[in-house]
Amino acid sequence: MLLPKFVRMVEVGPRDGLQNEKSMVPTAVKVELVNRLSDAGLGVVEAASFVSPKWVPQMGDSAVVLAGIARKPGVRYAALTPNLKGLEGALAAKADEVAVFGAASESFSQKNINCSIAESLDRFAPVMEQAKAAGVPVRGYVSCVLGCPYEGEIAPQAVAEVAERLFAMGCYEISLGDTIGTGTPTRAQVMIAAVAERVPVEKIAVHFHDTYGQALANILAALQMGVAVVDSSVAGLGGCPYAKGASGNVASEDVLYMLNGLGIETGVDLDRLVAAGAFISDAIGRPTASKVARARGCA
Ligand SMILES: CC(C)(COP(=O)([O-])OP(=O)([O-])OC[C@H]1O[C@@H](n2cnc3c(N)ncnc32)[C@H](O)[C@@H]1OP(=O)([O-])[O-])[C@@H](O)C(=O)NCCC(=O)NCCSC(=O)C[C@@](C)(O)CC(=O)[O-]
Repeated sequence: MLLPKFVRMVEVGPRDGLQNEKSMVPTAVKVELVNRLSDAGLGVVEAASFVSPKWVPQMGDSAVVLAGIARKPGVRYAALTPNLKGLEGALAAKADEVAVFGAASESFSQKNINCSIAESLDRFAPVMEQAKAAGVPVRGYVSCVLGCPYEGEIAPQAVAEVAERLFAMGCYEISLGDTIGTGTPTRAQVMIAAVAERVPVEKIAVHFHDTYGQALANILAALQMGVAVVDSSVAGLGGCPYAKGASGNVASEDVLYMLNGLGIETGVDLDRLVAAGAFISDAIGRPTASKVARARGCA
């Protein structure tokens, strides 16, 4: 089995993980979480989201979070930016990188960002231009790559089309999101193969939610295809506000445990990561969704 020697883990817990939390998480807790995650050795922490606070109130303090964190040299603190207004906020708050987020499903695009796929790409174009002028790298997300809460299964070619457009616009990496976690390994490989015909595989990241318990298997299947960037969320926090039933992202602790077992380097310390997960689970008063954390005694 040919697997990458190093995997870059992209921690999305403070953003994807917390955006769906019903009760407002205090800003100080978010700041502490981000600091703990960077102390654990994660090189990219998605810490903020400059979206409409009417749509996602939980992310309304993103600028304050970015102002409050202890920036660790070498760590990139990332933020979502759906449009120019979002980019302006992210640049003012000194995000190290930003992300535009599109979808492979028309219905999801409408529900999530209030426009069609084509309109979203038009909106992203000036974001790309201005981010480039500011010297800030842009990541591109594609949601619903294996299923949509409104349309069901999504054709791999539809995913490849959007991924190619985002890459051609200048996104340095394309993260393929199984938003509702319905994917299984063979389907994931077929989808990744379709994308890899248009976007170099080293520019592809995977972003699995664990709704159906398939995330680790899907990640292993992606690693076998040459993918070496994996998004995850500490304590398995998460869910998308515009995808009913979407459970948390795959837990970072569980991904790291698997990667360690496969002999793949990440630079991330499992003990510290588990401690960060215990911290946030305690702070928001819900049990961790990480099996590794539970096996190590976390509630
Ligand atoms: C995209 C919009 C803004 C369009 O929303 P809209 O209503 O079509 O936008 P608009 O341009 O007509 O503006 C409406 C109001 O929002 C304000 N506004 C407009 N833009 C911003 C901004 N950037 N920051 C702050 N405020 C903003 C704007 O100023 C105005 O304010 P008003 O005049 O009514 O007071 C909206 O639909 C939105 O915010 N959606 C957020 C959706 C979201 O955050 N979803 C979760 C993240 S995606 C995800 O989780 C999936 C992912 C990435 O993890 C991968 C996966 O798992 O699939």
